[in-house]
Amino acid sequence: MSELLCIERDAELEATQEELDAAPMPDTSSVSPRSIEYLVNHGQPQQEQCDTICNLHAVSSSTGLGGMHLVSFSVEGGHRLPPTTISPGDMVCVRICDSRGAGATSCTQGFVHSLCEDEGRITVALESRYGDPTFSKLSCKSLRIDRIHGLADAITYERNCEALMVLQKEGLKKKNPAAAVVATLFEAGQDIYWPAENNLQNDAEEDLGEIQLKDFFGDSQKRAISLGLNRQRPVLVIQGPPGTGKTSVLTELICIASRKGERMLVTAPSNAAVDNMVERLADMGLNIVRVGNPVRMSPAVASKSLGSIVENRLASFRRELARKRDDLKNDLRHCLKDDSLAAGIRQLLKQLKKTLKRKEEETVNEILSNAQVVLCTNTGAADPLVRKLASFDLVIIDEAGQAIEPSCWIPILQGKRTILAGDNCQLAPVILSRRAMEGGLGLSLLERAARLYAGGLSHMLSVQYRMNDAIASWASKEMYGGSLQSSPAVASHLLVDSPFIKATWITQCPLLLLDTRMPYGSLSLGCEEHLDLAGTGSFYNEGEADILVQHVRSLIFAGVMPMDIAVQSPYIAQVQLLRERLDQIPEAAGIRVASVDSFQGREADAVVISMVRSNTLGAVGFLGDSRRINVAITRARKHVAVVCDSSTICHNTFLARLLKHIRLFGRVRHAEPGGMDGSGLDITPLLPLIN
Ligand SMILES: Nc1ncnc2c1ncn2[C@@H]1O[C@H](COP(=O)(O)OP(=O)(O)OP(=O)(O)O)[C@@H](O)[C@H]1O
Repeated sequence: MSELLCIERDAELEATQEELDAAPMPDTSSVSPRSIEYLVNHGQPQQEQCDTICNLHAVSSSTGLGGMHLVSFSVEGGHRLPPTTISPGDMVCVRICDSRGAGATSCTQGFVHSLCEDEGRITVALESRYGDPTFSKLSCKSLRIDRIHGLADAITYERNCEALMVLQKEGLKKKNPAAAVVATLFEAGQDIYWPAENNLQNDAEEDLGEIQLKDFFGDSQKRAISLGLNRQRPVLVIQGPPGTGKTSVLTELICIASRKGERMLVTAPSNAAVDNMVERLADMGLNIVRVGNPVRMSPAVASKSLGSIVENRLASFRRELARKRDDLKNDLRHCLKDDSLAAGIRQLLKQLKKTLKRKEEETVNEILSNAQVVLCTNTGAADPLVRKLASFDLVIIDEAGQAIEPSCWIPILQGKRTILAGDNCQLAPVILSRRAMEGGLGLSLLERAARLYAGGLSHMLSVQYRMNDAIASWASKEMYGGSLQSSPAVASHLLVDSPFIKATWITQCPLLLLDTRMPYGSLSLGCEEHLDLAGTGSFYNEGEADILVQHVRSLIFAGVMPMDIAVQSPYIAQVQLLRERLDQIPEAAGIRVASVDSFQGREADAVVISMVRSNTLGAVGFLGDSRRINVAITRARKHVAVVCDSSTICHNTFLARLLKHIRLFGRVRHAEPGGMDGSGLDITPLLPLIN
């Protein structure tokens, strides 16, 4: 597997280099219209990711916390930043190149510190020490910034390889806390000498004694919690389609396990998924600590971050130390330069620094050792601060279907038991190399473990508590072989059920297709796809954006709260356009606008999706990825509206079946972009009720 990691890393580095060499960015002032073939050929997944920003120049440099070398870049000509998936915390390469983005000559690695779209500015913390002449090397040059994908990031790659080495050398040794987990996951149960603890067939639930599981949970969820609490069971896999309560089950399990005195390490492949879990645990009264780079965390979880807890604990100590330091510096000013007293004061100043450092280390150690739950990403678990802690009683990996196996071994090797939770039919790990994929790197540990012992390690949740059944039945049929059932509590819930929401045909409609293709075959005016001119390879569609905004206005007008609405598109250029349009509507403040990938794990009452693609060749790009569309549709609780050109979308059979399902179980409207007064689209807020 180390070899596969190496192949994948090389493929990623090569892909980045190829993009640099072969895809010069167009000069926006001289863009000629693209042929449809060009649009189709450039609609490939990697180019649709918006991982690059061109035409930048360095504008300032400063020193940030901990001596970070921060360099700010602006888009030439004072333009706004183009749509991008690059976000704070991402590893990036800053390259010097020509004005078309090609011919990179040198490269400096760093991570994004901040992005200010309005000011057209991106600030990068460069991996250079204070005083390096990096800024002067970059100034007056045309620059581009490329995001470095997971494995190509050297630290991630090394951490994954290191975990595999430890697994190979120490995996089955008795001193390894995770030996039973390793034995189980490699089916080595018969060869090792503690069969009692490693009873692979142990399907027993934990006797919970006094503890009562909340009535809120269904029987299958309760069983998952009890199985997860069984200390004799080295591995449990909790699988479940969207909305079946995997994250809710894990949250309850963590609460009970910590009441029973267990220490846990909880991880996920992405920062967004870890933060989702932190948010759910935040109000449970547990002692939890989020470890990781603060710029990669959502502001909502900042108070639980290690850095912020340490700051709070040390605030008065720091103040006291600062006062002492100021006094000493004051005394120093009154001494002669070579005075022996001055030397003594300098010595004391040095000692103060050391004292602070020692105190910081002690505090970090104390906080982490006393934490009931430590949360971080899979690779974040390789942080020496986490690794030097005593082994955990339980390791839990959420969204495990999205992680490559090596990254899961980083946390797993630090605990006595492991729970993997996720869904193989939602987003998968991103693997660029075909060889690595064929070699098995694309197979997540979740998927592999679920197949072991004839499925004996796995517990399946199959009742969903999120979606109206018209939405869930599509996912059930298409992705889960018809096995997903809807809880009666949600099966027929609609937007209109809320007492504050008016009864319109939209609020009574769980599934809606807003089709930009007219019944007689022509496309609504302005609803063609366009390749993003910023050269990111992403697509946008202004007509669809207009229609989507009109629909959102109708929802708000009917009384749906903006925070209960989520707007999604698989294309980041469209996400950017939609953000701009919705920003202009004060009543829409609070609506979540996100790419499909970044919304996995979340939910909203009403979801509106813009599919974007509209071309005569029927090219659908990465819309054809059934897992991505599964995630997009299943975020909705009561209402999904899909805005698309049915003629293009139907070229893909999977998408064609989705539209057919909407036709059968929802409603179809032919839609045209119009003014904000809702002209073309027949959805004014005062529409009659449906019978
Ligand atoms: N037993 C239950 N009764 C009622 N509501 C529930 C129950 N279990 C979960 N829910 C609710 O169902 C919704 C989905 O739960 P959750 O997010 O935990 O599912 P999930 O399996 O993690 O979903 P996804 O895989 O799509 O992220 C949440 O609103 C949650 O509060």
